[in-house]
Amino acid sequence: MKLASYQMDIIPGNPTENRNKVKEWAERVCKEQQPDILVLPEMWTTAYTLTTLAEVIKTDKDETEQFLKKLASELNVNMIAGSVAVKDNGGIYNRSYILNRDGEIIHTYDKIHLVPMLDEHLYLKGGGSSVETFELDGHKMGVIICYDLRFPELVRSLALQEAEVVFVVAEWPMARAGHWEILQQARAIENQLFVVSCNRVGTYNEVEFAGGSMVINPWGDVVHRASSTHEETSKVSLHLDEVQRIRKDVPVFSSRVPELYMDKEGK
Ligand SMILES: NC(=O)CCC(=O)C(=O)O
Repeated sequence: MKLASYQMDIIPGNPTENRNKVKEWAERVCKEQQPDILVLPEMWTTAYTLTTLAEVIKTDKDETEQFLKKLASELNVNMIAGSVAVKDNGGIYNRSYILNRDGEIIHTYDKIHLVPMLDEHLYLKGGGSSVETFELDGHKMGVIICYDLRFPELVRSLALQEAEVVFVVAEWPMARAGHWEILQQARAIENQLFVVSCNRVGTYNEVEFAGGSMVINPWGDVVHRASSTHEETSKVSLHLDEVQRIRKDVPVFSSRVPELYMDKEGK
């Protein structure tokens, strides 16, 4: 399975320009490489323009959805379309869209864990829907958004639903870059799956972002790490049969005793 992930800088508060940028990138990379899946970072239409978000995205949900559907179907490519701020049900959600090659939105995920350090809860609503996998080209996968990476139960839930790959779309800051790599390795090792992350680069509001988009295999090896400073396209092939091989060699899942350490409902 061939991936191309776009570690981009984001133009603050300008969905139209960011869509143009993504279109140009996607067309170029699909022509050069014919990937199976394109990956984008968190909040790629607006960046973290939280205080003006409500105004900036007033009419943006339909435009972004139509844009993504057209792009995926025209390029015949699956998309982990990062996340975008969308107005829905009277609130603003940080929503990830997954599209198949026919341009159909087959899955959405609203970021569950809002970031206290960014006062996200003042501007966004946390997702309340159940955590589920989706399937692309016959393989089960999951997506989480940035701060979600700190919550091992979330990725474990996706792994128990047989996810072979978990995508992390992010705007992770340089200030905590050390956590970024270790947390991804931990999630990959403990769940014996691929972790593929797409972070942004650049600076907004005096926050420098860490880049360093990664692919980590189910053994926990970093098989690809992008630069921490530049826009970059990560082009990587995943050999998904490694998941079952490693789960057989170190059979963590059959060693679990969840009734002894999960909560009283066994979750
Ligand atoms: N956009 C984010 O969720 C940032 C998360 C973060 O800064 C952290 O977990 O640390």
